[in-house]
Amino acid sequence: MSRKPIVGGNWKCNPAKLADAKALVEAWKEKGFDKEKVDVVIAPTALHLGHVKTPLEGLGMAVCAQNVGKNDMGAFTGEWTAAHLQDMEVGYTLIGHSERRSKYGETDEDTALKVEKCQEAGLKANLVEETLPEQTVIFCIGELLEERESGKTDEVNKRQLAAIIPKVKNWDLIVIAYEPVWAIGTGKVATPDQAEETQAAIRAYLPLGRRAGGGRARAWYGGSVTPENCKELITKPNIDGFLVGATAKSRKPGDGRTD
Ligand SMILES: O=C[C@H](O)COP(=O)(O)O
Repeated sequence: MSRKPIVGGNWKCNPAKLADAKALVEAWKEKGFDKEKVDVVIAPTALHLGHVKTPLEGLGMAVCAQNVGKNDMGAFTGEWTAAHLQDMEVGYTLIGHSERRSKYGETDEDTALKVEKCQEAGLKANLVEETLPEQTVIFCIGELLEERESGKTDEVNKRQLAAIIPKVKNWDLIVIAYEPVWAIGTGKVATPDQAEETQAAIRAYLPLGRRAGGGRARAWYGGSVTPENCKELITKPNIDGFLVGATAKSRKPGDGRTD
C-alpha cells in the first residue's frame, strides 16, 4: 500500500467528564506509536477538544472536530465554522457521519456546503501562512442495512460522494470513511471482502488520478472495528485505516467486541 495508514478515534458524546478524557490521553503515554508509519486522529467532543489538543499533539496525534457548520460567521447559535477550526489550529473534521445524517437531518447538500467551507479555509491557510493547518475532511458515507439488502450499496455511496465532488478542489484534503450504518456500534463488522469491494467501488467513482493504483485519497473503514478484526481488514488494498467509535466502557454486552 503506497498511501500512509491513518486511524481515527471518534469519541462521539463521551466521556461525561473532562477528567476522564484527560486520563485517557494520559494512559496513551505508556503505549506510544510510530508516527512515521501511521497518522492518528482523535475526535473528542467540541467542549473537550481545546483541553486535550495539546496533550494529544504531544503524543504525535492530531485532533479532529466531529462536525462543522455549513455557514460563515454570524447568527448561527450552536454552530462553529471551518474558519474557527483554522484559527484554533484544528486540522481535521468529520463531515457526514451517519449519526449526523440520521439524528440531525444532515442532507447531502449540507455535507457539500461543509466540505466547500473546509476547502476554502484550507486554501486560505495556504495563502496566508504555511504553518496553519490545512482543513482535512474525513467524509463519512455508508448504506443502511435495507439498502445493502436491496442491492443499493454502491448507488447510495456514490450519491453521497457525488454531492461533494463539485466542491472538492484538493483531494489530498479528503479522507473517505466508508461506514456501513448497519455496522456502526452493532458489533456486526463488514467482512474484509465487503469493505474492500465497497471501498474499491467508491474509489472508482473519484475523479481521475484519485483512484486505485496510484490514487492518493485515503480510505477508511468504520463500523465495529476491533483489535482483532482490523488485522485482516488492513490487508485489503483499498483500506488505509479505520474510524473507531466504541470504547471498552461504551460497549454493550454481546456486541461481539473483545477489547
Ligand atoms: O465514528 C465511528 C463509527 O461510527 C464507528 O463506531 P463503532 O466503532 O462504535 O462501530
